[in-house]
Amino acid sequence: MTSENQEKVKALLRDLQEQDADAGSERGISGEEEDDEPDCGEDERYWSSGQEPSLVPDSDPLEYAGSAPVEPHIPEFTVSPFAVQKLSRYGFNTERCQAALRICDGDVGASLEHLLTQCFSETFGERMKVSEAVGHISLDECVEQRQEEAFALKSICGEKFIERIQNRVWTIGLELEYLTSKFCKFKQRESTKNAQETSLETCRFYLKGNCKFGSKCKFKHEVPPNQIVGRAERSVDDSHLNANEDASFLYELEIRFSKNHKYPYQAPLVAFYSTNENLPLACRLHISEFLYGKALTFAETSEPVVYSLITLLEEESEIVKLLTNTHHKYSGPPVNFLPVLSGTRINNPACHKPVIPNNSFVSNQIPEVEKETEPEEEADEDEGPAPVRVENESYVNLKKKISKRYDWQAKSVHAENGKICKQFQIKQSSRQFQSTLQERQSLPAWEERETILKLLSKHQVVVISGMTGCGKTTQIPQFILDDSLNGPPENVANIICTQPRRISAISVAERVAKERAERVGLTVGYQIRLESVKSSATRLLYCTTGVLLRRLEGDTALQGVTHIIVDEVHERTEESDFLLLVLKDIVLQRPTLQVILMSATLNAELFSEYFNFCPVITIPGRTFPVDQFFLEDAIAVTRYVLQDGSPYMRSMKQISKEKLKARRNRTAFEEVEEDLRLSLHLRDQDSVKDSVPDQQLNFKQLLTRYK
Ligand SMILES: Nc1ncnc2c1ncn2[C@@H]1O[C@H](COP(=O)(O)OP(=O)(O)OP(=O)(O)O)[C@@H](O)[C@H]1O
Repeated sequence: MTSENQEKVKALLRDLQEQDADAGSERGISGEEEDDEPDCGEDERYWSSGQEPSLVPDSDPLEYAGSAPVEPHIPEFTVSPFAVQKLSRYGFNTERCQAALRICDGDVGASLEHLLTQCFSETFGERMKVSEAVGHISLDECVEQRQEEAFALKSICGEKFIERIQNRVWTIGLELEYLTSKFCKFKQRESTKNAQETSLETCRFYLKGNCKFGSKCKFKHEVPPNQIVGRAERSVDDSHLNANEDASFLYELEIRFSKNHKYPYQAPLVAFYSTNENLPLACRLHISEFLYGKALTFAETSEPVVYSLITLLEEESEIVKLLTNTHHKYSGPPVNFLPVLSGTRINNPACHKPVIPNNSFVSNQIPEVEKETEPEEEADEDEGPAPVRVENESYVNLKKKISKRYDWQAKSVHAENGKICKQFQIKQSSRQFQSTLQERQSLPAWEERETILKLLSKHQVVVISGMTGCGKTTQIPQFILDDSLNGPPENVANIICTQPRRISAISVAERVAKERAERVGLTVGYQIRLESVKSSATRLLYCTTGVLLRRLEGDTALQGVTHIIVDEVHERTEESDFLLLVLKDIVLQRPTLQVILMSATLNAELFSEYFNFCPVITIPGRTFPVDQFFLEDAIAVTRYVLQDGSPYMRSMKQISKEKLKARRNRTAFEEVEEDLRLSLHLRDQDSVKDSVPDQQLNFKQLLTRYK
């Protein structure tokens, strides 16, 4: 945001505050204002937490928080309604938002991170812990990679991607039409209902939020209780504040990195933010949780987290499933939540900045500032009933939850497989598919299709060798996939085919997708570092060897994968050799995993030997009839004769040597024939000088003179 715009925003906020100060006493509720999070500045310091919201954009955040008090008296801490509303748009219950804001001293960003960490740790528990290996990665390396990714995202998403705080907060605007249409019907119904129910005495402009008459208005300035219900727990209609929201995004994906965060090796905090008031709060949190779970997996498998999350959010089928559950612990009021007494604001300067754990995993989720209040609460014990602390779920429960989650995932994969099989049956009869099929059938690999499938049904590891261009890379994975798609949905293959180079992974995926008459990213996708074009429907993934190795670090058994195809093994790169070493172990652990090694004819036996003399299939290359043409013949056809003294003439010495050599092997008849042939090309040559006697002329010259 430019400084000019900042000034405008500040002026607008001041105006709104003044209006609310006038109207506040009449309404009996605190004026609720809303503004977008500032684009720049150190975190959300624009969100003042004082009783009277005041703008302190230029002051030190610590200063405004009270470390160097401007006023000698620190007023009683009350949370800003803006901040509460902002947080509630992520799906959190207002009471929880208020409590978090008190704990974090009114800092919206820190409160959000606190709430998210608390919420996610209940579902993901141990998975949120940073592994030792990641802990040793240098921060500079992470920051560098993050900057590279930010740059890439900027070029992919354009203005939708905003780096709100450098290396700390990224937001990506989303156009999720399916969500808007799903929840706008509800909105229309509700607004019609509300219109009917609105008493005539209630000021319509007040309900819209822009009554110019304020306290002098002759209509009632009260929100009817029936209008509050079902409006995402908001105490006042603030649609007037959303006047410009049509222009901005209704949905945002927010990515937050804590200080010293090890992204891309560690999953960032992920939040789904929406200004669509009809989208239930619980759904927002379910979406955030789902995305965070995926982020954990992507970070483990070194997939580009942010890009993959954007792709996931655009997948209607994935997200719609989450909308059925309209209950979430954190979108509801806290049960036995620790009462945060007014005046428990911590005035210790050292504690003013909320301590957000670096590891994103906190066992009991009480930040240090909150822990320090414990003695105070203990002291109060005698005076009232002791608050019951909500314990986190046991590890056993957590495990049960995770296994349920896997069951759910397995079910969704099964459902997806059914869809893919059906689509494949339909697609097979399409003209485009049929025309490419003919082309594919002309490749030598096609002739070995049955043999390959038969061998794969009997052996876990197979080596396939063939000349370049015979169709190994493009056809063999398709043979396996097509064969499985013709069977039951539970047997649909999930193939990973490694490529030694990024460019080949992309181009082969694009080619195969084209052959299957679909766009890349559906059944066929690719993944390279920082770029992934795939979806939940992807069953054939071309990736670089490095990407697979990275995945193996977190997923040693390659769960869900049925076939690993290692292409161009004969190149013997360090990565592919290492992959073979790892695969040799995995095939023992996972007898259902099939490994196919593809190589040029070179060294095929060597790989077979390495995998206990597994079978080798050799695909013959294509042969074409060859005609030989020599340069001399081509020159003769053109009838071009070199001029005497041309720099392109072969030296006489060389000619005579060659001639002598050739003549030694020729018969007299051949010599005459040769001379006659050459003489035909001398037609256009200059005539032989008359002054030269016949004795000095050779046969050709004599022919020229007397022809
Ligand atoms: N991107 C592409 N565009 C057009 N045709 C392609 C493309 N990729 C492959 N082909 C066609 O498909 C045929 C098979 O290619 P494929 O890459 O499967 O062969 P290969 O045996 O794996 O060769 P190599 O070992 O060199 O990778 C090629 O002969 C070529 O005609």
